[in-house]
Amino acid sequence: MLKKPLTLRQCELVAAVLADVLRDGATLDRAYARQFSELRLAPSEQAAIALVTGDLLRRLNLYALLAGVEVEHAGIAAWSLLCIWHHFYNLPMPDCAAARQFDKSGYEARKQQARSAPMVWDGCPAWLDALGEEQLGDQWPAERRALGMTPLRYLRANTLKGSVDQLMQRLAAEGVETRPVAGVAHAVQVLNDAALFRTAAFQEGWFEQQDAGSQHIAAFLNVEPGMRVIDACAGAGGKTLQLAAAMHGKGRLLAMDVEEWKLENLRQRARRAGAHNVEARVITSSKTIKRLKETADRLLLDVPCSGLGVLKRNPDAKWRDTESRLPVLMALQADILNRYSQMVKPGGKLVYATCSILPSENQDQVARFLEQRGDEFQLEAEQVISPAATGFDGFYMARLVRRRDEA
Ligand SMILES: C[S@@+](CC[C@H](N)C(=O)[O-])C[C@H]1O[C@@H](n2cnc3c(N)ncnc32)[C@H](O)[C@@H]1O
Repeated sequence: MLKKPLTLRQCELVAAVLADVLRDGATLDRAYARQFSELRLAPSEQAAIALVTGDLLRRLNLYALLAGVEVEHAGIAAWSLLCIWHHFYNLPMPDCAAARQFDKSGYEARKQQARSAPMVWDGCPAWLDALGEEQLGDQWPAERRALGMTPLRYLRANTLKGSVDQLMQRLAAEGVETRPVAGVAHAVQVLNDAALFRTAAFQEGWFEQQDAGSQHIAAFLNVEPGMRVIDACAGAGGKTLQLAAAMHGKGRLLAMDVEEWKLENLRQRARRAGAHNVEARVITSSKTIKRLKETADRLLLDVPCSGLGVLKRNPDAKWRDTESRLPVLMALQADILNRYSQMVKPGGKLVYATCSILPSENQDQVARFLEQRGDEFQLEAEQVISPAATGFDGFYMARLVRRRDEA
């Protein structure tokens, strides 16, 4: 937590980001890029702004209640939220007009009210609380609490460039303090407010920023050097690059997506990472998939999902989304699993993965697929990464083996 209040300038930046997100509907990433791209903030300053903005968005309904404003109006009440945030953490108020007008009467009563409503205390909107309760039952309160916490910073060492130890030494020389993460082979946790993307280690492709829980997914695919591997929902390539490293750059790794701009980003990242066995190909129609029938030893389907496992990192989503998106996403997930699975060779394997913790997007999808295609595919293993149990973001992965044709 902060040791001193934000400066006026820092408060202005937080208010500008909140207005972009809550009033104008921008994603948090886009709002940061828009507000910070022209500034060269010190790492500690950037970290303080991100900490406050992130926490305000993670528990927006709590701070809105304490400030006596409606969540719907939070985008134009950023200064009240900032004042209440400082008061809540027993920090002196920032030196601003809103602080001078700040009325503490009723604060304690409102805090009691919030304390007795766990959904509000944990920063969860009503639609999400109902969904979590319905799908996760007794497990939901712990997950809800975990999803309201500040995420830690993790990197993945790119073993095409060097080992975890070598990366940690390089980063230490550039002022970045790190430590290894137990149980996640190539993950390191960043311990200080370093400007990671300005380091030579980053520019030279020695690491990518990636949650430690997320690093389990590509590892779950069990790729080997020389294989033919397809990452069919590759996006900007977070997992593609990890697969390339696990393949020691040997074999063929085809990264596909329906969005060409994401693949362009992936190509740049692959160049920086020295991942020379990656080919990026846009999916223009079902023919793109059919042409690859039975060509893959391994297939990763990191499908579009609600993202409810990564709300710590993307807290803006829960104030923009509603449960109405879920059926649309589930239909798309089922379609991708059904059609894209044809790319796996007999004897090959696929991993279906999401960054959601909802069974309807995870276990239920896989069970339904196996009900229909159980004569072709068999479940080999599945794993849930629980934010409550691990402190990481939340994920699901299932590994299916394509049965060999009977002679
Ligand atoms: C969860 S994201 C992938 C994240 C990525 N694997 C990573 O590690 O950074 C899902 C991706 O699926 C893509 N997508 C959406 N519909 C698709 C489809 N029908 N076929 C393939 N990809 C699709 C989206 O553009 C998005 O990039």
